[in-house]
Amino acid sequence: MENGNGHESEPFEEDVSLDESEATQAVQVALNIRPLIPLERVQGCKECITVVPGEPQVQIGHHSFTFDYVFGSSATPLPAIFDKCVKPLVEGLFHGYNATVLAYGQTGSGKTYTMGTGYTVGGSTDGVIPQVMQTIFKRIETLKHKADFQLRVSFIEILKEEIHDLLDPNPPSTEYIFGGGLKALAVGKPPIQIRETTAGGITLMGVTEADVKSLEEMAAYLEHGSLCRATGSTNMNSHSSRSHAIFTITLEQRRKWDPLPDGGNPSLEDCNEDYLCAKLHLVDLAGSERAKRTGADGLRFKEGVHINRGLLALGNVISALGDEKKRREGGHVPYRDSKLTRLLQDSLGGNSRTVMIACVSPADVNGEESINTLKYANRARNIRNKPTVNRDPLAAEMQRMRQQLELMQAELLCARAGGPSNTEVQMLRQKVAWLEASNMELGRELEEARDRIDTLSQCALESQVERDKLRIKLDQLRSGKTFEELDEGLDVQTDDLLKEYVNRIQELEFELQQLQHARIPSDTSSRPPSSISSRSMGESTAGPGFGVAGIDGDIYLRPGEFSGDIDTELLLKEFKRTSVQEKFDKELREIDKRLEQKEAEIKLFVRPDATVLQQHFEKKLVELEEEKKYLQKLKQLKVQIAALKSKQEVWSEELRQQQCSDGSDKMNIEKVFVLDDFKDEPRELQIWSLTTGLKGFFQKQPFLKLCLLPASLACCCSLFWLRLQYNKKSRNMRGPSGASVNNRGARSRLQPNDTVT
Ligand SMILES: Nc1ncnc2c1ncn2[C@@H]1O[C@H](COP(=O)(O)OP(=O)(O)OP(=O)(O)O)[C@@H](O)[C@H]1O
Repeated sequence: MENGNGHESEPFEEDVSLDESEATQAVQVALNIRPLIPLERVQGCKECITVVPGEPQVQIGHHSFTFDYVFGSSATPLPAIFDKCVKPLVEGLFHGYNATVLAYGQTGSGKTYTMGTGYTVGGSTDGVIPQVMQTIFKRIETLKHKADFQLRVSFIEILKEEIHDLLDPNPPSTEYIFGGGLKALAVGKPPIQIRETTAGGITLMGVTEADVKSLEEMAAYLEHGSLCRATGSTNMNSHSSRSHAIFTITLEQRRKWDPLPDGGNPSLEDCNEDYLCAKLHLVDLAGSERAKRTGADGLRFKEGVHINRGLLALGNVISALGDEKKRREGGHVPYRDSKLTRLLQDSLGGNSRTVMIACVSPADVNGEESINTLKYANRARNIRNKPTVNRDPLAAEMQRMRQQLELMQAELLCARAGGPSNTEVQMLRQKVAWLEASNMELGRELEEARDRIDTLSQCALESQVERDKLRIKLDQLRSGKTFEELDEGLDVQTDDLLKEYVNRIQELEFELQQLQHARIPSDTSSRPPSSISSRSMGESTAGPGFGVAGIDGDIYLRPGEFSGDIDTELLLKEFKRTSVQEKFDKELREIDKRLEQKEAEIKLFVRPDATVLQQHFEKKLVELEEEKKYLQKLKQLKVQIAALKSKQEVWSEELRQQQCSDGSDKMNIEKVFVLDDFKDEPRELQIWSLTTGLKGFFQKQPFLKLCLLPASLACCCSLFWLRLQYNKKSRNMRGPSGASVNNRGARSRLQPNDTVT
């Protein structure tokens, strides 16, 4: 089905455009401006209503009115009135919403024409009602596989405050009365009465509701009622309606349920809306008229008075409903002032969706009447209705009972199974879900804690190994080993050994804890509370006999404390276990003690270690400086020694030649005393320097020592020999007085025949 947005929705499905959550919905007002009719043209009437282009707004004189829609004249063509204004209401009908289309206006303004109330079979179908009928049947045709539809129509008129059933197959006979008009002669059937249902709805008691199966049937009823409607000729309309006519279409629909594949029934949720009933009121009001213009007199005049009275009552209701202040204050709405307003109670301010079509003549002669109509219609825009879905009360009750039945069946099943009720099951399920979530969270936290413990244990183990390595180093240093030896000694095997050692300690501690835990129950069962522990006092009460004091200060039973019902065997076992534990404890205490000592020693060692190293390296530095000096000295000496060696060889050769040639002492002596090249130093110092330098050098350079030692020895020997020769020469050169001469003097005084041996 097509909604206002051009979208078709299925019946029983929620229609967004007709959302029940919308608390209120204003009465929609459409203005229909018919064209000038031939009579008006003949009279030379001019159009006095101007439509504002593109706006649902009209101007007449200096008055301006805005509506929801404007049709006719230069505005939207009239045929669009159905699609724009009425079709959404027909759609709502299939969703259970009541609707009302109300045509209001001056006599001869085109109400009947617009509504199509004067429909005749085969005639024009441009009116609203014929289009409604066509639309309904088209829609039913497309939906008949989903629901069963039932249509009923009723057609009444309110003539001079009397309700006439236009579809009554046995209408009351009428007789012409003097003065004009027809008088109804009631035969049998009681008059139609307006009743209000418990739900606040308005119904007509005794009205004919004709079931219709087809469009033709409905059209026939419409035609029949139209023909029965009271009409008359006035100066303004040759075929003027003298009554308010209401054509009502009632649509009932019951959803068809396809059998489920498993043969089961549809769920309760699906059955929520299996029945809907809605009514569409199509109202063609009698036109307001002025007797002066209509020329009505007699019966027509009386009709006109009633018509105007009814319309006045309607105007009052509209005014009351349109006044927001009165509405909020819950002010009185004079529905009961006329049958028309009473019948339209649902349509105006009720649960219906209502569209008012205000019909006006554009002729300037009708300007004043048109302004009144526009004012009237404009007030109706302020009316707010509360559309609601109409469900059959019986069906709703059945629905409620069906739900209750299902609930009770479920509870019965639970009761038979001995289980809790549905509510309890729900609560338990929620609790289980919460507990499961909580359990998962705790499990995750436990895993994280375990990981942390593993990491910390590993760190503790490595720390202990490191500490023990240091202790071992300390022991070895104390035993006289060097740092290099320590580094070589602590290999991987030592690490493993240390790890085993630490692990063993941990195992012992664990066993100790287990023994302590295992001991507590027997202790508490066999001892009075006052004698359980003296741990806090930190004292041991070991004594003779069976009485044993634990290393942690726990006191155990003594023989004198045995109670008569305590098994001796148990006590012996206890004693044995305690002894073992004591042994472990002692072992542990010794280990701890040793560890503490080692730690203290490490602290003592580690602190001065930097000072020792500093001293060590300073000493090394001094030694290296000395070595540097020795090496520089040695370099000089090497040069000198090389020079001496070469000279020595020359001199030796010369001396040998002199010895051979008898006497060349003078020359030899001169050559010998060339040794005075290092004459500036005292002889002892020269020798000391030489020997010390060589000694130091060769100490540092053992390889060179091997190479240069023979040369050095040879050099020293040469020097020594030269020295002896020099002394000998000196003694020979000394006079009888024994006075010594210096080297230079001696050289000058040497005789050529002197020899040096
Ligand atoms: N849209 C229109 N186009 C052409 N002619 C129209 C149109 N509307 C109305 N008319 C003509 O105007 C005349 C009066 O119309 P109609 O009978 O529908 O008026 P009315 O409001 O019902 O009058 P009343 O209240 O007296 O019954 C008719 O002859 C009708 O054919």
